[in-house]
Amino acid sequence: MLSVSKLAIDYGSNRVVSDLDLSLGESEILMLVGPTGCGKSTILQALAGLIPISAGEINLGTWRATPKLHVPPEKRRVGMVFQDFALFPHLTVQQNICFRLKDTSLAEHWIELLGLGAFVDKKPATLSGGQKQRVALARTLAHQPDFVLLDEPLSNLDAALKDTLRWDIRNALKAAGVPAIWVTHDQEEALSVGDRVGVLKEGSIQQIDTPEHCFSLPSNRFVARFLGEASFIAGDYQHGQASTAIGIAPAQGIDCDSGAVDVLLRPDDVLLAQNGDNSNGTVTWVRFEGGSRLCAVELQCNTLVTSRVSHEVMVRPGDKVHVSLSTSHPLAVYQRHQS
Ligand SMILES: Nc1ncnc2c1ncn2[C@@H]1O[C@H](COP(=O)(O)OP(=O)(O)OP(=O)(O)O)[C@@H](O)[C@H]1O
Repeated sequence: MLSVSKLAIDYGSNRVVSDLDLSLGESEILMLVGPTGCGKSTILQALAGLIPISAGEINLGTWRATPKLHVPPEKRRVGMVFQDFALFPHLTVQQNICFRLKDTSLAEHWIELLGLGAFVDKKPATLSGGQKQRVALARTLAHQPDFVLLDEPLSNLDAALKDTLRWDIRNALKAAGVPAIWVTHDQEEALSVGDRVGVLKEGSIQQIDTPEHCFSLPSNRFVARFLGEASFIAGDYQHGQASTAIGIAPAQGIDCDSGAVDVLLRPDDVLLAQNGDNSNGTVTWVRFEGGSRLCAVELQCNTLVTSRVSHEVMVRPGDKVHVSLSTSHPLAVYQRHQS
């Protein structure tokens, strides 16, 4: 099991990661997300032993690293996958995967599992981005690492490729049975492929939890906004229910037990009806998403909420509509911000 406790990392006098605690189960995938510059890559580099740590410890059972006890990268049994693939251009796919490998039988296993059989004699320059990343992953896994770190492995690929490759990477990591930390900018990727998600802000973890909990019951408003479209409406929270201007719903207090709250609304929690006679809001903008439309509605109480409707529903800015709460799961509520 990989465990990290009270980890701090400095660049000179600048502390960029502080008080980081996390632990990973045997084949668990933790997605690490956060705004640019929050310290995601720095954490991966410290776990790999590429930069020193200033406080705390990293423990993998077979080794333990502290600020005074540096364990060099080659002793950590770590596999790294980078966004730029880091393949040797002069070697073939087979040679890249088998580079410094004692037992090449494992290479065959990953070549087959990652669908690379037809490319073994090709050089990286002749492969697509997705194929290159499969080679990089096969090379990493063929070396039987004890844990794997992935630094935005899909960020150089186009959207259609990302979707299939993210599942192939997840399946390969699960087949290898190794814990992995996967850094991404993409909240959809984090929520869909991770067993757990860790949200970072300015070098400190805001929440580590299942994707469902991080999305539905964020530990604070930053996490709520970072993981998806979020709006907040004033409400009164009593006995597990929140009453708002657009209806009553089950609720769960995040930082409060009862009283005046702001209720977190995801677009799917809000039902929009095109009902001019009984309207309680006006559409201010509409974003076409393909299979759906995301609509922002300004309520009579001056609050802006968003609702997702089918692409078949033709809604336009300026339309008078009726919005209401439509959820059976508890909505997260936070102590009211006085403005
Ligand atoms: N070698 C370095 N020397 C000094 N400061 C650095 C160095 N590398 C990174 N930093 C700073 O440390 C902070 C964290 O950087 P890091 O690259 O870990 O962020 P990140 O979350 O991975 O960002 P991004 O999502 O943009 O890749 C930033 O403020 C960055 O400017």
